[in-house]
Amino acid sequence: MAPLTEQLKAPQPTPTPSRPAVRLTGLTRSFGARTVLDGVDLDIPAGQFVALLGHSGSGKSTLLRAVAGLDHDTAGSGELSTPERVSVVFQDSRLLPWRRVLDNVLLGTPKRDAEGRDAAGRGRAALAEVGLAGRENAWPGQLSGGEQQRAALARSLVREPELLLADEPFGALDALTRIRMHTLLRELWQRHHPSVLLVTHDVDEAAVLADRVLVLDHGRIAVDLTVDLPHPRSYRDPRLGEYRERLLAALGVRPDGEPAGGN
Ligand SMILES: Nc1ncnc2c1ncn2[C@@H]1O[C@H](COP(=O)(O)OP(=O)(O)OP(=O)(O)O)[C@@H](O)[C@H]1O
Repeated sequence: MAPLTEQLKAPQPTPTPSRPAVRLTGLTRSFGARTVLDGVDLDIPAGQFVALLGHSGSGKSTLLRAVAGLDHDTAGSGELSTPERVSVVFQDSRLLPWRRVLDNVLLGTPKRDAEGRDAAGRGRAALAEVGLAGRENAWPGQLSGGEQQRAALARSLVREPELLLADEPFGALDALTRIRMHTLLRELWQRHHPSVLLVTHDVDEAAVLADRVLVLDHGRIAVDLTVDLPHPRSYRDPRLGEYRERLLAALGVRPDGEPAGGN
C-alpha cells in the first residue's frame, strides 16, 4: 500500500466515460398498494461517488436493493443496467461468526482468479488496506464494530467491484470511528475508483464524501446536488457547511433544527 501522503497527493478521479456505470430508467417498486419508488431515472458515471439521502421510509434501501439485484420478490417495473462486478456493504458487517476473518473476506471467491492470482494473497492485501493486517486469523467476535466494518470493506474490495453499494455502512458506529471510516472509504475509492452508491442518514457524511448527493422524496429523486469541492474534505471547511445547509433544507429541516412539516 502506498503511504498515506502519496495517496493524498494522487490525482483526483476525473472519470468521463461515454456510458454510465449504472442506468435506472423508470424504476418503480411497490409493496402491496404502496408505491415506494415511482419511476426513478438515474445515471451514475463510472467512478462517481453518489450519496443517497431521504427521510426514513423514503425508499433508499429499496433503491439500493434494486440496484444490487436483491429484490427479485418485489413488484416493480423499469429498466436497470449495472456493471458486472458489484459489491454490497450493509450496516452490520454480516461476517460469519464461525469463520475466521480471512475466510470471511474470501467467502465465495475462487481460489485463483482469471489471471491466476491467489485469492488468499489478495484477501491479505485487502485486509492490510483496511488496516487489519495481522488479524487474518481472528474470529469476527474478537473484532470491534469498526474493525468488523473494515473487514466487510475488505471483503467487498477482494471482488474488485466496479460498483460499490453501501447501505448505511457506518450507521452503527460511534462518531469518531465513523469519521475514521469516512477517511478509509475515501482512500479506497480514490485508489480503486469504483462507482459508489452510499445510502446514509448523515448529511455531513454525504457532503464530505460524495461527488453528488441525491435526495429521495415521494418515490423520486427530488434533489440532485453536485458537491464541487476537492478531496480530501474537512468537516471544518465552511464551504462544506454551505452544502450541509442546502441538504438540510432539501430534507425539510429548518435552520432552528426543527423539521418543517416533514413528509
Ligand atoms: N419487504 C418489504 N415488505 C413490505 N414493505 C416494505 C418492505 N421493504 C420496505 N418496505 C417499505 O417500503 C418503504 C421504504 O423502505 P426502505 O427501507 O426502502 O426505506 P429507507 O428510506 O431505506 O428507510 P430507513 O432510512 O428508515 O432505512 C417503507 O415504508 C417500508 O416499510
